[in-house]
Amino acid sequence: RVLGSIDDLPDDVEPYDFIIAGGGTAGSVLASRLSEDPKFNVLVVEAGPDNTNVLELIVPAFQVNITAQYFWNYTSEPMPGLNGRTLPVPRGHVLGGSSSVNGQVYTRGSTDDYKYWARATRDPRWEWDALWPYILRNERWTNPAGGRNASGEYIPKVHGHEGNVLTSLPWNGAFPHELRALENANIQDDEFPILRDVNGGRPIGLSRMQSTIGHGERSSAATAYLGSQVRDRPNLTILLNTYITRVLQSNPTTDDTGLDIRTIEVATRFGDVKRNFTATKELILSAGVIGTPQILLNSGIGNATELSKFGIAPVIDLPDVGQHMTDHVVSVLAWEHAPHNATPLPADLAWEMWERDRTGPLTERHAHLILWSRIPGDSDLFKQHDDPATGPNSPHLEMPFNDPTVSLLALLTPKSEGSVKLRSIDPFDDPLIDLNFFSHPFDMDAIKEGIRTMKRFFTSPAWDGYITGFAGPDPDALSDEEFQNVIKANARTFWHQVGTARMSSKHSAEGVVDGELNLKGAKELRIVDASVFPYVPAAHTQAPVYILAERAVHLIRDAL
Ligand SMILES: Cc1cc2nc3c(=O)[nH]c(=O)nc-3n(C[C@H](O)[C@H](O)[C@H](O)COP(=O)(O)OP(=O)(O)OC[C@H]3O[C@@H](n4cnc5c(N)ncnc54)[C@H](O)[C@@H]3O)c2cc1C
Repeated sequence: RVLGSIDDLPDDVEPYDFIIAGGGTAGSVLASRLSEDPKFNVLVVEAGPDNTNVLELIVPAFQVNITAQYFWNYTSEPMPGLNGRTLPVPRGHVLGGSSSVNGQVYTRGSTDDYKYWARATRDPRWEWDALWPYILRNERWTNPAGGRNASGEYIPKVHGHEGNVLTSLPWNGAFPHELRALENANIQDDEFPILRDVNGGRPIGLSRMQSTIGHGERSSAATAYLGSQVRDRPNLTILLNTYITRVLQSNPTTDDTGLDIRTIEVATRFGDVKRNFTATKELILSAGVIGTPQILLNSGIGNATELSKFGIAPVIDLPDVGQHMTDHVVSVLAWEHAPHNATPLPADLAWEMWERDRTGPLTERHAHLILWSRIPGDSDLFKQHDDPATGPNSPHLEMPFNDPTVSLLALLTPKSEGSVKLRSIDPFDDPLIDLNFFSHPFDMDAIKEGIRTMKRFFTSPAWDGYITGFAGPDPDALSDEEFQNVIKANARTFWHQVGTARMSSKHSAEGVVDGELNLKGAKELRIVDASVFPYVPAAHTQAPVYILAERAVHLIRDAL
């Protein structure tokens, strides 16, 4: 059942075996999977509203129209690396969390990204091969909207065909200017080969766009895991519009195995109706990369010295809470080009197509191709800096093929780290979010090399008669200072923050959770969301969250 308010929950609620704090991407997976077993009573608490019957959350292209009520509308701290600019930091504030509002790009990252998780935790069960069943379990590959034959554009065996989240290729093939990119990949096969499938573990080359879209609609964690049959389960309660302020000790500690933290304190948003719920088995924190550290810090779990300054009694001294946040910084480039041959369909016709049979341009959100690339190993960049890529299978750069007039270049392997800290002791106060872009010199130098890489891509004969020049910012035409100023003025986030409660090996003094996602110093409290990633993967981050959550379900079941 779905309850719109805490007032709808009777006082004599049955005890819950599992409580999931945050009904976002990971939280929806956990709620769905854990309530598959009717003997477990599951409560999921979500601050945002329901996702159903909201057109903007259903029509893929309407992502740009999603209104503020479905977002946490955070603003970052001013960043010296951006000449004092702040950036909006949106996160999903709705059932399904950020998967209900995101750009729907579906990429898993590289085998090396997961090898890095295994290294960080000293637990080989996080390696790509060991995760393979979980990688497939969340996905249900579908034909493109309208049923276009897309064979040859992907590798069927690397996809899940019986899972939950619907994925697909775009409803129509490449645009004329994108066909040139494919032709170019044949000419520059060494550096920019065609990548048959972005989700095969080595995402380097020119790939087709795969999206979490099925039958012309967005497939989010909420639609895929919390559909009507799951919502109707008598052993699942989904409590919406309810804000978690803190996690609390459930029992005084009687041994040295860790604090017994299974209780959440909740409130109506900005209201004073407060209640506590205690899980009999486990509490799982899935409030995301901002919400999770904020709840922990409000609860006295974090850097004890910092917390004491706010007058918050330290409960567990874990200095890494809220620290080591990594994200993909994006710079905006522009190429001069001849006009496109493709004329967009008029809006009313596009709507008619979508309404009639879920086809047409509204069934997709982005370009049809993405270029993933590595900065050459002999680049001067690596004479000055170690290579932060998680391994040779991880690209350093991503360039989605939107209109080349506004080309985005994302750095996938940043060295800069940001943080989430408390602003005040008021649990409703937005935390201080410091993305801290370009605080490490590698990132600016890597963007510079990345632009040179992209310039090489656009110099082949495949572009003759279309690309007529590079409009910059050009590191080879501007002074260092001029170049940096343009980048600092236009850089933005790719919305892929991770790492504020990162995983590490059980006995390491660093990190926030161990390889089984247990909060260090506590028992029966796990964290399952993007905050536990030790480093941002070379991917859009929702698929890694799904993989993490499916794996976590098994860790939780195995511990029973
Ligand atoms: C605008 C945008 C575009 C993106 N585009 C893409 C893309 O195209 N492809 C891709 O792969 N990734 C994309 N991402 C990133 C991806 O969606 C996220 O990394 C991923 O969904 C995070 O999952 P999560 O479970 O960690 O957190 P979330 O899905 O954000 O879930 C956290 C949940 O906890 C709830 N919550 C937080 N605090 C509290 C509290 N105190 N009390 C109660 N509930 C709380 C939130 O409301 C939310 O529902 C995008 C993200 C954004 C914001």
